[in-house]
Amino acid sequence: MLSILEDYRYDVLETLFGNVEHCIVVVDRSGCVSYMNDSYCRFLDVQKSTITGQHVTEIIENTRMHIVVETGEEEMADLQKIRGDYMIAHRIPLWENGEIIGALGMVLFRDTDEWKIMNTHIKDLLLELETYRNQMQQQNGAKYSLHDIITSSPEVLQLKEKIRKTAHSDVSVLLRGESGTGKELFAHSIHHLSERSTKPFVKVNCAAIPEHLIEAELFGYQEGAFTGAKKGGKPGKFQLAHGGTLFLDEIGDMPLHAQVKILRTLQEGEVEAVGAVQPQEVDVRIIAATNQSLETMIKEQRFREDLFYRINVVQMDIPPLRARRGDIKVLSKYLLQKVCDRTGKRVQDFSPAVQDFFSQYHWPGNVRELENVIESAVHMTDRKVIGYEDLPPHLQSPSHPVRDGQSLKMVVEQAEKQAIQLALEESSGDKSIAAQRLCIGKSSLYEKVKKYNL
Ligand SMILES: Nc1ncnc2c1ncn2[C@@H]1O[C@H](COP(=O)(O)OP(=O)(O)OP(=O)(O)O)[C@@H](O)[C@H]1O
Repeated sequence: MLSILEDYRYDVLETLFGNVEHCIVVVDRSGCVSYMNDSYCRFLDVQKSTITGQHVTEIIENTRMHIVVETGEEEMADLQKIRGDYMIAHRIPLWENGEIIGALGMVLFRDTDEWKIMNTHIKDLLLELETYRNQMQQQNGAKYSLHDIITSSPEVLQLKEKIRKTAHSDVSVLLRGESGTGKELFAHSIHHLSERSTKPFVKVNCAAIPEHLIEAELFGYQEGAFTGAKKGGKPGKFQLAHGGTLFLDEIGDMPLHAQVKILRTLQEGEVEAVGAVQPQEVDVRIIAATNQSLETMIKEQRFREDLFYRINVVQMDIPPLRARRGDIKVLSKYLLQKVCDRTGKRVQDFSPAVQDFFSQYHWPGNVRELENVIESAVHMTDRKVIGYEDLPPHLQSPSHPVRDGQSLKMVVEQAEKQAIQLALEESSGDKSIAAQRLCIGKSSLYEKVKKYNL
């Protein structure tokens, strides 16, 4: 009986859902499409004859059908983004004898007009929500929180724990790490978790302000304090951050005269605007960041030791990306999704050659560089999988800097593996063509494929 049902399952589904206006999809236990009705095929613009057996993620953008099969939990009236718009879908797991055998998905709109009206309504609501969110962010200035720090590295996980423990207190934090490692992200997260989270988060990039303007920028000025001063004066970053957090980025670039004044402000809780007669009370928490060795700068008398001790109460050293290679994989997946959401392009993965290159490359610009490389590749590619040739040209040159401690043998093997991966990719896996391209014999190629586990 069961096998008869098995044999007729497609026909049964077609009889039930074939003429229904709603979009219906059924997937099996492994998330592959067993059935999709004509309405859905028309909506997605796919050929009904070609989709059966394909994984549902290949067919439906942002689907969660394969996840419902895993979790066994139904998802009712869930928002799903398709081609830049939102639709609402039910996803229901299908059970047989206590075991999940698949899932049924149903899109809830009857005709395009109704859907358009609903979609516009939802978009309006989301836009409104986004506006409120932005207003909140503008008011307090901090965009990121702890869950935005993506990592699998034990060192960074420890730092996240340290943030949880220290954020609520008012201690100063010094964030150290190379450019692009995420210092600003950390500063935002500390502010978010602190008691000051509803108050302003104000950032000052000390390297970007001309030396003669730094005092006016930090402490503000009174009307008529100097030629060109604005009518009514201007509050400084300290005044703007009152009650909240002041993030001093690139503090190593702060001129000495401003360092003296910052220290005095922190010790006395008062700030003196340029040209002012009376000091003003300020209450700020300091988070500073640097990629320079402040200890060396102290020895060279370019940084004040007393200020160093004042800002260095809790220190967090964020390791460079090359020292936490496990993060490259998680971060690249996360950043690919982030870039796709931002650009509306649908790219799903990286080819093995790209993954291999990412894991070997030394990433001097750290996570920022990784994000830029992915963004550029997403724009360049015409496929769903980013290939080596989609990477920016400077990364495709054979002269990638060799990492410290690599022997000549390791470098040669790495280059050999990459060349083979590339040839295999370009020949769509055809080993005879790949061997020809590489000017080696087929058996030699087989040996190397085995050696490098390709
Ligand atoms: N662990 C992470 N998870 C997610 N995104 C990250 C992570 N680390 C860094 N980023 C992203 O990388 C980019 C650079 O990070 P950020 O600006 O915080 O670095 P930085 O150390 O402050 O750099 P700089 O010293 O040049 O100012 C940002 O877009 C940030 O969101």
